[in-house]
Amino acid sequence: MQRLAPLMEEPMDEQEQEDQERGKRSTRSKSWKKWIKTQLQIIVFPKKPDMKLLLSVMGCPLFPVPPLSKISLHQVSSSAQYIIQQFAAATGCKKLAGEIKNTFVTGKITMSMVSDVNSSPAVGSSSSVSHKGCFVMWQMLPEKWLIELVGGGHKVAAGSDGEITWRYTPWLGDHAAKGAIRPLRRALQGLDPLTISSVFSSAQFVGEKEINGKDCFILKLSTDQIDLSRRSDSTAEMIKHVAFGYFSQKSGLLICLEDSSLTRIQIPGTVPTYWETSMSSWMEDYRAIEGSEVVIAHSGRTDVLISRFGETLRGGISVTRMEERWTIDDVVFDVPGLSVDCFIPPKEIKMDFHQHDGPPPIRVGLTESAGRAVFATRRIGAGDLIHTAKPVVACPSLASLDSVCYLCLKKLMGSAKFQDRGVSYCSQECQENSKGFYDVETRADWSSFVDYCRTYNFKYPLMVKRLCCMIISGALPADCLDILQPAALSSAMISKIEDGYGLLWNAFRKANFKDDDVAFLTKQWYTAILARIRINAFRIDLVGGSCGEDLLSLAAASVEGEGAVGHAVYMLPSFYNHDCDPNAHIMWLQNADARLNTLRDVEEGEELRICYIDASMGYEARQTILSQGFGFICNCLRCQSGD
Ligand SMILES: C[S@@+](CC[C@H](N)C(=O)[O-])C[C@H]1O[C@@H](n2cnc3c(N)ncnc32)[C@H](O)[C@@H]1O
Repeated sequence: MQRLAPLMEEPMDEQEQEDQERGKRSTRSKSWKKWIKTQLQIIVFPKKPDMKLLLSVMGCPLFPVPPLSKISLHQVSSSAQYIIQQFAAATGCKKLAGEIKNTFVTGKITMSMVSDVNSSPAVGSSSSVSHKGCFVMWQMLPEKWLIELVGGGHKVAAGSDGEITWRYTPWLGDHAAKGAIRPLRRALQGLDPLTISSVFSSAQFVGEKEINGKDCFILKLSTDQIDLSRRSDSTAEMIKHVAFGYFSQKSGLLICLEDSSLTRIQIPGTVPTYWETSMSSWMEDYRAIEGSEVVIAHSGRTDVLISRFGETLRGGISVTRMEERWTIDDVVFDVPGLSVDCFIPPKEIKMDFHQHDGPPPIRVGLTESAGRAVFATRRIGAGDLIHTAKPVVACPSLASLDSVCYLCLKKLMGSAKFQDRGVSYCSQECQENSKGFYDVETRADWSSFVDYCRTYNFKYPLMVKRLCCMIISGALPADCLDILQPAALSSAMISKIEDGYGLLWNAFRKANFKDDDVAFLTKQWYTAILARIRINAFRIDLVGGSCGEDLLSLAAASVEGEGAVGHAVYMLPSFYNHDCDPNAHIMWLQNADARLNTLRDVEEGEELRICYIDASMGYEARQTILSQGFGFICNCLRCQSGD
């Protein structure tokens, strides 16, 4: 898949080659490559687990509402338009309207998690380690834009061609944003006065407030109900997303920008949790861009507060705080050669967008006799892709350790290997994304634990070991699999499981991990995780898309399947029930990323089911495996008919 030329880290040889192959895009990449080289030589890129969270939340967020397609900076028929007129005059952006075609911006950032969540954001806060980074941004007005941002050794990107807004993170890949085409929040942070004017001229004037000693007018914007529902799906409902702009009464400038969203997450059969994300930015150092009269904020600070609450959170409200400081280095108008081609989204996103035009056509609901299930929300044609899924955790089998990527389980074809402390990866990206948990893993001696897995031919304890390392590294929360259905375990199984727990616990203890880091690892937690993995893990056979096979793991089978490169647990695919005559199918082409396809036409409202076992087996054999291995009596039509 063709992605944006990513923001690079040294060495660059391979990327440079790619850029050359990309022809047009190479000029663009080279200009900022040079900039990064000269400006950021001081930045080292240690990979920190919290950096993923920082970049996911603060890297490229979108503003809650789209800009007006056409604005007149001369029209004054509301208080908001009056305030925006003052702002346009103060920034000198009226002169830009209709005059400039594009803008190029470079800047630097410093991001950090804030340890004291109660300190006042306006005053500043005590933060943990800071991560430095930089970004480049292109805009072609009004709604084409592109940003590439690197920090802590990770790069993220986002863009919009006016039709699709998309985002790229190394951990989620490329994906399209839901809802209306919205501007990048960064542009609103005092950086792009035209977009600020366009967005806020439809706002509501809601009063006045003093911000940092300056009297300000407050303008409010809210995402409308239609867009909120377009940004929701069957499990995550966006309840509100509002923004406030604080414009100085004296200078006319935008001093502070706040936005806050509330999302309700509920998997059928569980109680809901709520996530509230509030971002506040303070703009500083307003001055004219070099060689122009247009005034922009050249630096500022953004504070983010994420609160999670609901009945499932035993410990009450969980709060995470992070902050970013940014500076703008360069703003250039009308960069020659910047064409609309530069804003074309990655090919796969474009294809998916035109094929499906929105979120996957499924919802998770309750059935009468098989718990939760996945239902089609519209008619889906035979053979169509329903959705793809990335694993929550994937782990190679012991037999495949030398032949597949240690992270994504892609087969290693000899040459393309990236090696790190005894394991191999298919790409530098996989190596980088594994660093967090692998740093944890390599601190301990796993020989006894691995011997135990080998002796009993167990594969799931290896997944739990990886999960533990991911949790300790901060990549996953300890309750990440809690919503999945657990298997009922016999007492004989529990005693075997406890042997494994003892060995795992000892490995961490001997490696002197801090008590706090491994506090989650109780015998109860370990047993509960294995009970969930047992029902929900998929055995991964990379068959290059041979759709005829039944690829769902024999999740409960104790014997390693021949040809399996490893096992993985997913979120959405775990809600698919089994059918001995399924209408859907899960498969893996090259790595642990799963693809769910229909096997025949599926009508709106129909339950989508996959086959957990080899459907060619006879009735008795199927019943035995399903009841002994998976613990249920199959209620599918084929079984009911005795076939
Ligand atoms: C991977 S989970 C599927 C999602 C599950 N229904 C839930 O609520 O999380 C597998 C479990 O779903 C139920 N199930 C799946 N297919 C079934 C079927 N054909 N008949 C009865 N129960 C089924 C069983 O309880 C099984 O252990």
